[in-house]
Amino acid sequence: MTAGESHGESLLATIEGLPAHISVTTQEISAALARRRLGYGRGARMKFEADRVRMLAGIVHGRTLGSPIAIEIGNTEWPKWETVMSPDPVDPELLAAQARGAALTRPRPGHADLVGMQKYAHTEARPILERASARETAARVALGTVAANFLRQVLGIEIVSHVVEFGPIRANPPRLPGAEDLATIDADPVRCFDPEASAAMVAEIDACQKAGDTMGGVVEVVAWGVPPGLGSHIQGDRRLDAKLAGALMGIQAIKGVEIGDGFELARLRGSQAHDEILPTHPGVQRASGHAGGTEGGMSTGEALRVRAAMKPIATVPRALRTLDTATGEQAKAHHQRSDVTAVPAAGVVAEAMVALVLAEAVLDKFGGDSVAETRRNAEAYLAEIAERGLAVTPGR
Ligand SMILES: Cc1cc2nc3c(=O)[nH]c(=O)nc-3n(C[C@H](O)[C@H](O)[C@H](O)COP(=O)(O)O)c2cc1C
Ligand SMILES: C=C(O[C@@H]1CC(C(=O)O)=C[C@@H](OP(=O)(O)O)[C@H]1O)C(=O)O
Repeated sequence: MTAGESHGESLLATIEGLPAHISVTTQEISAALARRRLGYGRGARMKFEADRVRMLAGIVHGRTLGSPIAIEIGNTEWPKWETVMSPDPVDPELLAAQARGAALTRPRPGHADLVGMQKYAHTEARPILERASARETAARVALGTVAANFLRQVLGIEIVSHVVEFGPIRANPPRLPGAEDLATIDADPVRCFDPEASAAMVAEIDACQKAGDTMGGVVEVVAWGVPPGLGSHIQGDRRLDAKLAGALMGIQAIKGVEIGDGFELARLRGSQAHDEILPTHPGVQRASGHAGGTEGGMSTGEALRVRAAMKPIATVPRALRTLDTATGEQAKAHHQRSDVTAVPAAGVVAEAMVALVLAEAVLDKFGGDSVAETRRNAEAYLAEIAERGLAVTPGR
């Protein structure tokens, strides 16, 4: 659960149900939030605004207590917005005197502005865009950091994201990236694991910015070390792939999700599409990774691979046609500033969402009120699979 507005004093993030003894520090969460601000094509706001992390509950001396966790992400820009976003009523003259108080009555196509004004009975878009804004994803990344630490500490699970498409450009990475590649990916201006494609992507963003336009793209998240059997085939809403799709689609501007080769699988014959199962004496391995590490709504123990497609940023500088809700006349959508693209940031957010889904699935399967208890349960389960000669060695 998150709360908070884009230009509010703070974002708040809470999570309940994580066990005791997950180690996590303010510094780690701040570092994760800094990764989310990276990426070529982000707007000016990323440079002058800073996230101020405070762990408010559920964590003492760098370890979770097993109680609800609450994290605050203070916004250093708050003093500039204190009047416009004041929770208590303010003098209308003071409000009017602030340029930022100007009514936003020209809703942006592609953003939540118009439908939010209709649904929540507002005469301008400010009360909608404040919450629709993807600044909220900082709160998810904070919670995702705790979940990722839990997964690492319990099962050695590592989660990596990279940009695989940017507008018309496709990356051709040499292999699936692992945790050891994350520093290289983060150092790339567009978080791409293919230097040649990265250069083309940067040039494309430059061209797009020059043209007063915006861009989307596709990110891929890979999770290593996921045991077989998370999720279930027995009910639609217990399927791991369904949970992943829902969580990724819940990120602002994500319009498509693929598990493994996703839509491409629909174009292939079964003999080409499915991952053959090979004996490893003892154990099993899939000969390929088209399925993306799930079969029957359960993790297979192979690398988990999901993709999320982000639509172009809605605040297009070369503003699109809209209606001025104050006059009923045709107008140009409001635009002050925006990102040209935020696909690299969306990858970091997608990592967090995958971590949260996997943490829930791990606890669903193994339970445990402490990291050690969850680990013990997971190890006993994996040992039993190994005894039956069915341990998985990931193929790629
Ligand atoms: C990390 C990130 C940054 C974003 N930055 C902007 C932005 O600067 N301007 C904008 O109009 N939309 C931006 N968006 C997209 C909007 O939040 C999104 O288009 C809006 O919420 C409506 O999307 P929806 O139709 O998926 O709900 C961003 C999204 C993400 C994930
Ligand atoms: C602040 C963040 O992203 C913002 C997300 C966003 C949107 O409409 O989603 C619009 C932009 O804000 P503004 O309209 O005030 O320039 C982005 O900067 C962030 O990610 O921390």
